[in-house]
Amino acid sequence: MTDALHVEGLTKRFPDFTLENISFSVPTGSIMGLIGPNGSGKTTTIKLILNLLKKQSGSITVLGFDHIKEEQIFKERIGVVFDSHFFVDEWKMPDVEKAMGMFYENWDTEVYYRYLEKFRINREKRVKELSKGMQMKLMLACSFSHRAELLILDEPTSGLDPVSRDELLDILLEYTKDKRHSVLFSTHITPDLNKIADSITFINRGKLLYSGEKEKLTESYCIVSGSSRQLTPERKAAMPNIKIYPDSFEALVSREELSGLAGLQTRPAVMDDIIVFVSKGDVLL
Ligand SMILES: Nc1ncnc2c1ncn2[C@@H]1O[C@H](COP(=O)(O)OP(=O)(O)OP(=O)(O)O)[C@@H](O)[C@H]1O
Repeated sequence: MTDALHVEGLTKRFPDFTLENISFSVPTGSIMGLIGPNGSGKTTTIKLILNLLKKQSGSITVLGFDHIKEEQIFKERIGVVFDSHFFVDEWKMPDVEKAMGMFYENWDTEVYYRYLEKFRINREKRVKELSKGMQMKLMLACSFSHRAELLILDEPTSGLDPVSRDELLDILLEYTKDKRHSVLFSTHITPDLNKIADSITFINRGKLLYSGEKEKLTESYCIVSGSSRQLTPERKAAMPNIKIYPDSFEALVSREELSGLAGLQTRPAVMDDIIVFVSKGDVLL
């Protein structure tokens, strides 16, 4: 089956930052989390996919369409949600409907109002009167109303309270349940990944550190800890992702390397461990 999104060797140079040779694929019917610390290149990657920025090199296909040559076609078939809305503040819900309906050939007014009802959005309200969570849902309602097959979301949950966040994640899970719809979403929030992501693409300082199944990432690593006395120079050299405290240390270690570290305490790594350790160390996984 065609991947919903395929990015190959993507490179973009800014004066002070380079996104370097990024490759990943979002399989159709799945949810991928795009993660990385502030300034790692997540938004740049999304803007390049959407052809809002010009890449230096690489290739991108969205739903099988070249993202530049066939931009019009793929944009009809995807939904985009940024962390702030793109509507006019004064618009009421029918104004949003009219504007979006003109933009998309596939637009279905009935579906739009059905989603407003489902999301409990009062059609008489103005965009500016909606809470951030409601504005997010309005953007999703618009995506669903033109039957988007792929959603690309840039930090959709960042300004939301826990209830709205949870609702949004449930909507995305429901959306991909039929295995025909796919999602790429960037986030800092690891519980969101744990809840809905099938796969992860992890970027740090413009470099790709990992792209693949979520479980494989966490299962491949563990946290090793011990006292300062146990941190011999050989052990220290074997553990590049390490945090040293006054009397102890903790390190992120791949399971394959564990055999050389007998006698130390170990526990399974969770997503937060991996993000924090690797972001500091910049060691390729
Ligand atoms: N138009 C631009 N011109 C020059 N530099 C830019 C431009 N857009 C982004 N950058 C730089 O690219 C780097 C990556 O930024 P980007 O917004 O992609 O990171 P991010 O991972 O989305 O961060 P955050 O999590 O904080 O949103 C930053 O150093 C930023 O200053």
